[in-house]
Amino acid sequence: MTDFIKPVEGRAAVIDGKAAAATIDAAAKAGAGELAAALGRPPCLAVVLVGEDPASQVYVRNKIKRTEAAGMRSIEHLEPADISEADLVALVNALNADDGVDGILVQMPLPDHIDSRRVIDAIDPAKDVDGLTAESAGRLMLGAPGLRPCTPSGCVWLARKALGDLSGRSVVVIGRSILVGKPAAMLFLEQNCTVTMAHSRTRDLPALCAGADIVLAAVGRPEMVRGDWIKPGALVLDVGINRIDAPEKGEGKTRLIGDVAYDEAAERAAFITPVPGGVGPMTIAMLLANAVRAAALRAGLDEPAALAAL
Ligand SMILES: Nc1nc(=O)c2c([nH]1)NC[C@@H]1CN(c3ccc(C(=O)N[C@@H](CCC(=O)O)C(=O)O)cc3)C=[N+]21
Repeated sequence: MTDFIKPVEGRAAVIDGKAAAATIDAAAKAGAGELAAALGRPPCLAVVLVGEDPASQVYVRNKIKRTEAAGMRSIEHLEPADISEADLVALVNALNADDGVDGILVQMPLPDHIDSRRVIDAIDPAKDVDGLTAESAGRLMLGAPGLRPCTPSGCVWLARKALGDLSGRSVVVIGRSILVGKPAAMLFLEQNCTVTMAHSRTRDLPALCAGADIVLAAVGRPEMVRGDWIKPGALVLDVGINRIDAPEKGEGKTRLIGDVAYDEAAERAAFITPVPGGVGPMTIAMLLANAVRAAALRAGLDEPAALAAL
């Protein structure tokens, strides 16, 4: 079950997020098959992308590929960067009203002239596969059932596989975004962890991390978390996806690095997620799982067994 955790001699074991995600994709596929039989159609995930940011286009393309590979229907709406807020909300409302759509994801960030909160909160909470609406966030806060944000769910899932029961573990979450930091803190709290939320105003972050069994970095600053911050034996979850120039690969080439100085941290941690190939692939896996869950819930059916067993 945990064959995606690869031991490395004298260093942290590497958590292979791509391999872990394949397990979840397979469960989503099994669930999607069950639902397709019950509903007479496969679950359907709609993605809305505004503008032509190349990195966003890559994520959306990956999502489409994995959605279809899991036996689901994928719908894309590619909208121009100058679309009005009203038109975008109208599109979301049309997807809400479409009974053939089970999940809606509006890719962030949106252009500056659009109030993203207004667009997100237009999404029917029953179709909120990103878990970003006020309704979903409130449900998470309350510990009530609901769709949970994908990246933090992926992190907690990996942490449970690496460490088992998380009760009493100390977690430092670095970053307080709506997409990752805040929901990650709530999800670890739900696992009975002792959670500290750190951010740009936190004093002496290295000392804070030194006591943490789990460090989750989600700030978007390349290699900000250094190896000597990490408690020996800790679990390091690197959510950062930073694209930097890589002239060594050739002119104009780039590569991805995380928010953690990987080689340093791997010297002390017991487990670490790499970038790429760590938390990123898990995000899409959890999105697929949420799309299947949303389809089941909307149809008044139980969560498919394959997903419940995850
Ligand atoms: N409403 C919304 N929900 C999101 O979940 C959301 C979003 N907006 N906006 C953008 C960020 C970013 N994000 C990623 C998902 C997967 C990878 C991923 O699979 N990365 C691969 C590498 C991909 C590559 O090579 O470019 C990896 O880390 O191995 C990365 C980034 C989801 N986001």
